[in-house]
Amino acid sequence: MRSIGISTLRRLANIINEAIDEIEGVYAAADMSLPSLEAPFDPADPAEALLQNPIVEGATLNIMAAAAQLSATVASPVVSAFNASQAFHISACFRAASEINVVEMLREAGPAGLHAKKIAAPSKTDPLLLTRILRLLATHNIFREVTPNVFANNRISSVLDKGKPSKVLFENPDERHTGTSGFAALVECSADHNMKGVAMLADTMLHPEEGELGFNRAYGTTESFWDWLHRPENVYKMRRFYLVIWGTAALESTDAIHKGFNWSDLPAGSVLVDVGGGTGHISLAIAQKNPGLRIVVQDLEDTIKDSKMYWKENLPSHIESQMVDFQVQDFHTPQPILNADVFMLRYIVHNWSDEHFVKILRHLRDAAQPTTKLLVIDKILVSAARVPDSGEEAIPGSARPSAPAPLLPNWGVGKAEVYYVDVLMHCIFGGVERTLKHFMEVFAKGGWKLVQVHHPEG
Ligand SMILES: C[S@@+](CC[C@H](N)C(=O)[O-])C[C@H]1O[C@@H](n2cnc3c(N)ncnc32)[C@H](O)[C@@H]1O
Repeated sequence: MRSIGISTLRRLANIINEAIDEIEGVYAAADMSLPSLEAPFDPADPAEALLQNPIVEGATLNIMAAAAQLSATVASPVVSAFNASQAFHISACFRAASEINVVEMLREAGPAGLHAKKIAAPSKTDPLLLTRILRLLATHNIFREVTPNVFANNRISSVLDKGKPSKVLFENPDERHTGTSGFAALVECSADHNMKGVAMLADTMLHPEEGELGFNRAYGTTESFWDWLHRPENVYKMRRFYLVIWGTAALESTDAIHKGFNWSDLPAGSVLVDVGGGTGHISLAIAQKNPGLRIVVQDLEDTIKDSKMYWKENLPSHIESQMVDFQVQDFHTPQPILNADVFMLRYIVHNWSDEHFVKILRHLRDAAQPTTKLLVIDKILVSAARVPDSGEEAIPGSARPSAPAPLLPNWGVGKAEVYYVDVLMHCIFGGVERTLKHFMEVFAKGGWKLVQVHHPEG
């Protein structure tokens, strides 16, 4: 198709206008205003909660997808391609700002902001360079340049706030992330080892070395990411990384786990094995609503210690009634629980190549009873084409809505996270985010059959 006609632009604009009408309608009915981009994010503001309203969520997704597609349609392709190739600058600048606690200093300064000379002083960094970093970010709606060289937080920059006085952060640099939601840690990990590993993508594709990932090329090591992370000199990085896993997991609603599987159908005393369960926060949420279930949380040694502490703090009654066990268990080795009713794998398998995933599945299959169910909780990747992968539509529950034309059917950048993580998984772990068809193929090789899919709402 060489030309699209002006109507495509109008249709994209109409999608945006209709979405704005919907958002305005929901906010007007609640007698509230949409949070401003200029002001810091306030999680306690009821107007924030309204953003989770399904109508507002759907409209927001359409705006994100349509605005990006509209801009990609009309902008010079040279400008679009150049900007896409420069996106690493945003990551690098965002990490630099986070590492020198700019967000917390700007929280303390308030809406009037702070001059770059004052922001740079506690970290003894170059104020001119800092100005250039913050200006690049402000140009992408992250921070606000109030007057030349004076910066303030805005809605986006403020989500990196670690919630501590900046003085405390500078005095205890190793503890900067301790006790935080893990979001600043996520940004710093993303623009640190993740970005460096992904930067080697083309090099490792074009000049492959046996067993070498982008991460290995970047750090000049043959170790796995996990072994490298556990090196004594990487203690800070390791704690930061686990904070990302636990912190972001805690932020995710546990609602979907209650809706996606009929836990109440399991008779009292049924056994749920949370394989690679981490802190076990999901099996804990299941146990809270289904106290008759016996839970086994399995993970590596260090993590099982965290898991025991997490349950002690959050559901001690289950420990006292001996309805939960904690097991150090490597899922690459034979599974010792032979009477499981459900094996649950949540956010595990995308870390692993098909070869490893099949081995994990085989160990579970060998330990399973004929009635044992396998519950895999992970993202399902869809293609960016409007045609479903053949075979997918036959699985109950697998159908998913597509974005209205002329939007990309997968909502394009509105739902880009899974595609970022897919490439990241390859470069750091040799893992992959799978399409449903890919899942079906690997399950079959591992001795399991996919019978039902559940997509969470939204
Ligand atoms: C992304 S986390 C997911 C944790 C948890 N399932 C959740 O949903 O929050 C991956 C987990 O796999 C664990 N893990 C990694 N390699 C493992 C292995 N070989 N055996 C058991 N657990 C492992 C990690 O320690 C971590 O807890």
